[in-house]
Amino acid sequence: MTILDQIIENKQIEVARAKEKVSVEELQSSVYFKKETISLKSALLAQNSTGIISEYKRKSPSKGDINVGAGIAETTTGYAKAGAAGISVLTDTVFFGGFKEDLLIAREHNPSTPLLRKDFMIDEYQIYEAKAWGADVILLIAANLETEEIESLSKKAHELGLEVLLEVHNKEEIDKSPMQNVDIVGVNNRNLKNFAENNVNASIELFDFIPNDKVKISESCISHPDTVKQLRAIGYQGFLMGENFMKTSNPAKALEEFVELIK
Ligand SMILES: O=P(O)(O)OC[C@@H](O)[C@@H](O)c1c[nH]c2ccccc12
Repeated sequence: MTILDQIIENKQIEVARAKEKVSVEELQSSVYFKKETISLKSALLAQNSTGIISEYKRKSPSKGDINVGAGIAETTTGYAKAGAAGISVLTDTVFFGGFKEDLLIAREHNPSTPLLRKDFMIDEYQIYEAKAWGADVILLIAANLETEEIESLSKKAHELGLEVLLEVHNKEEIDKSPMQNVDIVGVNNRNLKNFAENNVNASIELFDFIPNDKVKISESCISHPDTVKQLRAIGYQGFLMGENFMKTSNPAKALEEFVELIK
């Protein structure tokens, strides 16, 4: 069983429990449900955008503890101030140490920065949650979804006014994915099935296979300013980075310094 299989198995149990506790109607009564979302796509396309989507991640199955001390409010407001085009907040608890409260706190403190709910989406119920918790964008991971699921989940996200980031790791995943309701396509340089990582080759190889009407971003394993410059030269307009900032004692400051180096 791959790590991704274990995560999904656990997620199915979590979602079933969550549905018993909180109804969709209750989620729909959240204040955020009526609010307009903020476009990550526009933020990435804006002139002078850093393109960086910085992530708040306490731990991961591949790296163990990364940072259990950094505060969510302080880190995310610092990220926004340092020039993040968007902020990614993990809400998976068991494997990544995140909580729904992290997203709620990030939203409360960052009213004008696009927020991505980073989780393993398998059910439209989670899209209602994302909206109710203040997210602007959801992640769909092609590696763990069937074609029909990508189609229905992305459609539901758009219905609720959320943008969709579709994550792919190989050409087959691009080919099987209905792109109609996808706004951003991210190539994950890390293979979620075995956590193998080998620099950013996946991003380099897959760029041309992603439809050109999508905003293209590169995800994971980026730590050097030259890598961002190299990926920008290919045409990538976004860079999802977590560990490189979170592993430091002051992630926002680390982003601020990094931004200077990619100007
Ligand atoms: O910490 P990194 O290597 O910079 O990676 C960030 C982000 O891309 C990574 O956390 C990620 C990419 N896709 C995911 C899916 C689920 C959980 C996490 C992820």
